[in-house]
Amino acid sequence: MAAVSSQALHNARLLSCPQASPLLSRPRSVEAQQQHSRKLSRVCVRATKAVVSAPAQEPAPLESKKTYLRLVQLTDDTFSLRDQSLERLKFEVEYGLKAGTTDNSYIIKGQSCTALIDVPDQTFTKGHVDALAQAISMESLKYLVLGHISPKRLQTLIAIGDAIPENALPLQVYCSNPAAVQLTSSLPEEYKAKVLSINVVKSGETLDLGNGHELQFILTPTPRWPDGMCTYDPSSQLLFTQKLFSAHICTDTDFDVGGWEVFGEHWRFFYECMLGPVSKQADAALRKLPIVAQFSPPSYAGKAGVDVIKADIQYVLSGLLSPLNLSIGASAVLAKTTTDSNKELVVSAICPLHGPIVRSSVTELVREYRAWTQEKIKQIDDGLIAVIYASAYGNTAALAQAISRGISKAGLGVESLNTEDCGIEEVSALVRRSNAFVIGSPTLAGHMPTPIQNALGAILSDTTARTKPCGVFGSFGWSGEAVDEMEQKLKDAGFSFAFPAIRCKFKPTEATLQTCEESGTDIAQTVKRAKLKTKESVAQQYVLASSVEQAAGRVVGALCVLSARNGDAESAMLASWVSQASFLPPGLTVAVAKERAVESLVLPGASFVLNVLGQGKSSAISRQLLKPFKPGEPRFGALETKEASNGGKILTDAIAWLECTVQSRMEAGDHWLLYAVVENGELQDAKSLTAVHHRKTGSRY
Ligand SMILES: Cc1cc2nc3c(=O)[nH]c(=O)nc-3n(C[C@H](O)[C@H](O)[C@H](O)COP(=O)(O)O)c2cc1C
Repeated sequence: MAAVSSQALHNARLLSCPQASPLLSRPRSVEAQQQHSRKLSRVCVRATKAVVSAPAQEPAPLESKKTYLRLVQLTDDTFSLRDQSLERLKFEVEYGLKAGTTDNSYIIKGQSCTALIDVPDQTFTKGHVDALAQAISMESLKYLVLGHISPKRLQTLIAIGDAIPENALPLQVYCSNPAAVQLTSSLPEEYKAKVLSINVVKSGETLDLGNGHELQFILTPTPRWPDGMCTYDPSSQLLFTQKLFSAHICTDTDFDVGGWEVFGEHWRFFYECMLGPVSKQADAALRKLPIVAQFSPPSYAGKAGVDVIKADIQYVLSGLLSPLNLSIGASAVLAKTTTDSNKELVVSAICPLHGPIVRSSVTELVREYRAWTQEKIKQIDDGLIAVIYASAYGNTAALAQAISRGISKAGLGVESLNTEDCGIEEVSALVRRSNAFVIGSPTLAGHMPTPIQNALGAILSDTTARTKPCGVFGSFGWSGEAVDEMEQKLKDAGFSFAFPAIRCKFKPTEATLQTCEESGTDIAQTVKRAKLKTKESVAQQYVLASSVEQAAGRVVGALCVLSARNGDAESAMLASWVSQASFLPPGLTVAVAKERAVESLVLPGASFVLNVLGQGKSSAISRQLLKPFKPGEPRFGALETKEASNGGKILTDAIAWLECTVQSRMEAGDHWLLYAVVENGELQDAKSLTAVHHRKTGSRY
């Protein structure tokens, strides 16, 4: 492998606009980057004026954050600084399980130098830099490896640079080209000149820290993180994977103790939100990471509760009894073999940007990642929807992510394209092979940024695209012209919209994300309907239902209305697959189709109200709940309701209501099966019997 050439990008002439987005063009070289910078500086000057006259400010963070920090020793000379927040940092869709988050960075001590891998979000800046200065001598900090950088992390990077004594500078940064472009266009001029020396790396290049730490870089770009880069240290066999294998969860343990039982749902949720919609790029990244676990992981098969912990203890002991003692690293001989063969990455632990350091579940997690990715790629056969966007600060990207999740929930394939990172040929090719598309843009200086203008131009000039359903969305600050422009141009060209335009002021709220998810599901259903048989053939299905299907249809549950609220997002659905499941505590199960809007409001830990409908009193309520709703439209219309203490709605005409908390959910084919504990309830009508929904076949409601 070749050593990295120390190409000093900071020599490039750069604009000095710390707030400017580096993302809205696609420089591939220093020359292209300079050109881009000149263009962007013009945008920046105009925008600065606009900002000054802006009537609205970006809202303050919405939730208080209980944060703390842990320093964890991984090997003799590798540590993790884990910034933790008990509360989620943002409303973005991937924080939906509300289990807090961690931002991990890693310290490797080499021969008379120290390298830091990744920097945390600005929420953690102060505590992080103080802790770093206590953990290492800042003079020794020579290298900063960035597997990912975003505007929200720049503040921490600047503070780290400020904490290094002047005589020890500049800090050598190793990152991908998109990360270098972002750094050079976003950091203040004097900072770049004095503090940083940026080295752009390619896959396979290495950085030798001494003491056996010869870091290998592997580029793993995706549309959401075009700068994605993993780093492998053969001497410790630690693989630093930035967003890959991450989960937003904050626990007392730093490792994946408890394995799949504890973290499985969180890994899966993060994957579904962030990598499922970019399955092709996720697949390409996984192929570059032929991970093999160093130790055989403990088997959790058939184990629960205390047995899982026992399996972990056994596993940890096996590590302790190895010649490596406390270190989870491995012998240099094995590492050499790995490097030489270049076939396998023998990994003692996966060190992600968020969530636990994965030690006992390496094999399982990698296997599941591969399986989920293949499943997502297969979904494309049933229909593909393109999600095309640009986003300077991540707000429009967060909307795109939520729309993608809605599409994925409905069982269709999604391909996301970040226009900052691709040419119009890629946009055209993707739209051509898609059944529908959505396009999203922020408003910058009164317009769509150039990459989106180009992408839209390519779509408008493709006459075959006009038959495809579409949707537009975008974040703005005060005037929001971009969404109007996209909508108008598509309308004028005769395109039809699968959902109303989504306009979001600055950061999305819970309700906006809910609207996005529902819009994603709506456009997927439009595609599915177009592919489906005619009404006659649906009717025929009833007639042709097999005896088995008819038999299954004879199973009935209570007819209920489930209502849930999460912040400013609320939804409801008619539920007939409801059954009592436990006496003590009183518990019940509800099956929720994966594509239901309410699905994202009933994740484990969430609460809901179950309204039990009465015989002879259910038809008006059922009619209201079964009508088609626009994304985000209130579900109850004119029905009389009152608010329950958990935020759900109680129907005045229900014969009983129950306040429930979701304990767990199980994947059951095309539904999620919720197990919920009843916390409170009331019988409103003692005389009526429970309504049930009789069906002709078990293959539909
Ligand atoms: C340089 C700059 C120019 C902007 N110009 C406008 C504008 O003309 N009109 C507007 O409504 N918002 C404007 N905004 C606000 C952005 O649209 C808003 O921050 C939005 O959330 C960005 O979305 P993104 O995170 O997807 O990039 C501007 C912001 C910046 C930084």
